[in-house]
Amino acid sequence: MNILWQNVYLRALRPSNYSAFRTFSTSSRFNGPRSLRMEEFAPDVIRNFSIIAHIDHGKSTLADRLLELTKTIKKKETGKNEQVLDKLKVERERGITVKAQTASMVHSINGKSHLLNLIDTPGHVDFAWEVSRSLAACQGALLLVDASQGVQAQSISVFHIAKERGLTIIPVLNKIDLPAAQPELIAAQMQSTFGINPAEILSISAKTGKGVEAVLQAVIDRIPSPQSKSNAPAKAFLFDSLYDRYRGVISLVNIQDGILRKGDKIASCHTRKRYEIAEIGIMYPEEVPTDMLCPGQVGYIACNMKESSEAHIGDTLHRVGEPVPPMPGFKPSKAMVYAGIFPVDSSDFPKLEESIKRLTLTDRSVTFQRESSSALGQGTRLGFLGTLHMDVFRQRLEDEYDANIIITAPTVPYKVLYRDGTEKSISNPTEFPDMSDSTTKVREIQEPIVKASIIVPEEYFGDMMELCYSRRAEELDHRYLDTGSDASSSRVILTCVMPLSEIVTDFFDQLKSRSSGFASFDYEDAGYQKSDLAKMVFLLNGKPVDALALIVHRSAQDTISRTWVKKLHKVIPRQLFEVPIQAAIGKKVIARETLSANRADVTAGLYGGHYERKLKHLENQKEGKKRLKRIGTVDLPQEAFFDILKR
Ligand SMILES: Nc1nc2c(ncn2[C@@H]2O[C@H](COP(=O)(O)OP(=O)(O)OP(=O)(O)O)[C@@H](O)[C@H]2O)c(=O)[nH]1
Repeated sequence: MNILWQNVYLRALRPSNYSAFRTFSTSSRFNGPRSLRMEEFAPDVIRNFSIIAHIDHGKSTLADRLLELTKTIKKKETGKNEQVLDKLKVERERGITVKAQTASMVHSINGKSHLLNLIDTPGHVDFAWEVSRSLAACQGALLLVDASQGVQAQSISVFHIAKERGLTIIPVLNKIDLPAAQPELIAAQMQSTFGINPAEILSISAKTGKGVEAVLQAVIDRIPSPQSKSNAPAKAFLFDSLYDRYRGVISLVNIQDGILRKGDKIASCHTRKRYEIAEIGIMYPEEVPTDMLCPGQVGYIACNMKESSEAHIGDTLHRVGEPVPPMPGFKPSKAMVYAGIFPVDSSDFPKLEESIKRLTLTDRSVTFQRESSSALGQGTRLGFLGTLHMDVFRQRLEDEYDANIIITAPTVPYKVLYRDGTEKSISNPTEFPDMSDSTTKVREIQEPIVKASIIVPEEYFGDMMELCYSRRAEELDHRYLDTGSDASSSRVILTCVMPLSEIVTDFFDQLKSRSSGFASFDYEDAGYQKSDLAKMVFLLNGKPVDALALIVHRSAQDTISRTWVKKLHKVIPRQLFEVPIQAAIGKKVIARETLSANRADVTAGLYGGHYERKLKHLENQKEGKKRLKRIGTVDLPQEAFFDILKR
């Protein structure tokens, strides 16, 4: 077995990649290992770059074309759009990039070989953290804009992340093959939005390959090479990590200075732990071991790290005995949305917990802790970057680990400020204090807010304003992005401040449906603000169901309570007794529905005469119902939870 295939084989055994591998291996598009002498690539022939864009503007397609042009992978045989860097099954199914991938390629121009290190980035608003992490290892970025859709919300946010990092930006207009492409108009838009000189914009079709050669040329001509020194002590920047069941944690690094070789003893500036490099290599695009990594290069290191927490994103690694000052760290990811995950069958909890632990090893931005619910038993509470992230994680659990789970309604992290000056962050509605209690020690509750921007054709502007107002938006402002000939071609950028909790429900769906799919949306953290919130609990037959508790804004409590009790009424099967379904805030019930009893026909089979006998049976049944009602708890089947909690 050659080394590459041995690697691929090991990856195949890795549960987190198992299903991904199955789709992966059928393509057999890798050209196999080339023997690369890393020392031949001095910093001046290295380019570290990223592709940044709004979701679906074609990053992964362009990445594939670049890998094909440089013969890193074989050209695809059929017309099928099969992306190499989008490896996870969920990414293939949904057509989105979730996890940034790294790939190195070699390209010769005028007889000179260049080592190009590409870091593919996700485009969805939830994954901005992955984007800025990827950019930390780059000197330049290709800013890709769809020539038919134009500048969108994430085009702007990723542009700013790249600009702040001082990266050289190469503007690229993609999808010029589309009949709806408007290259001149979009180029003008890029000029007015980003201050980009239209003469610098490359026009390409990542799908057909048209113009892609010029992109490679521009990467080499315009992006500066890394300023790395070979004679300085070795210093590596850890920007991502993977997990391999056999080799442990694999760190992706960018060598800032010096050289690292297999067998070198290294230490982490962050944890101070020491390791020996067992394997070193580059992503080509699969892991290909090399003898060393030289200054400016990007690759991986396997050094027997057991726990993923040891590979601290933003850490600096150095050779033992040659300490270096650590590079400026990296802002840790912040969970924006929390949800409880429970097994459908409570005896599956140990298996579920193990699966979640494994999955979090490949997705470092998920936070995790145990939680238990009287309705759903033992489970976990997880923190995600956003609701799409949560959805993707759930799908990966189901696809890759066969997990059968119930996920609770998402909640954002609230802050409780106490009279004694202390504060607490809560991410679980069950921990929410009862504000109606007069002895409360709570001074105020604060909720997270975000600065949102929406880009939309002018004709939908009114609908968007309405949507924002209905979600408690404040500080609404707008400006024109460009002025087209009619309301469908001139676009407006609308900005506002709104509570994060308002966008974790069905905001995206509403945004898309009210704008016929034309609106794009982005948001950034804007801190916390005081808010009038309350915990809403749902009672079935007088008993609260903890897993259904919600934190709501007082202004929406009536609508929410009515919708939810109706929803519950619809999905809870009728019992042998009457069941009140109530929504309450504190001790006050604010909405109620009654589920009528399912009257079993106890007189069936009693034909003719004997009226008293019939009556006796009915009386007995009434007694039985009373007992049941008194002692019985409502049997809420798992499917009912599914129905209630799916949005
Ligand atoms: N017609 C046309 N379609 C393209 C072109 N480039 C990409 N596409 C299509 O656009 C869709 C999105 O492309 P991707 O490469 O997956 O986009 P992405 O930016 O990687 O998307 P995310 O990873 O989700 O951010 C796919 O259906 C591609 O086939 C192009 O040049 N022309």
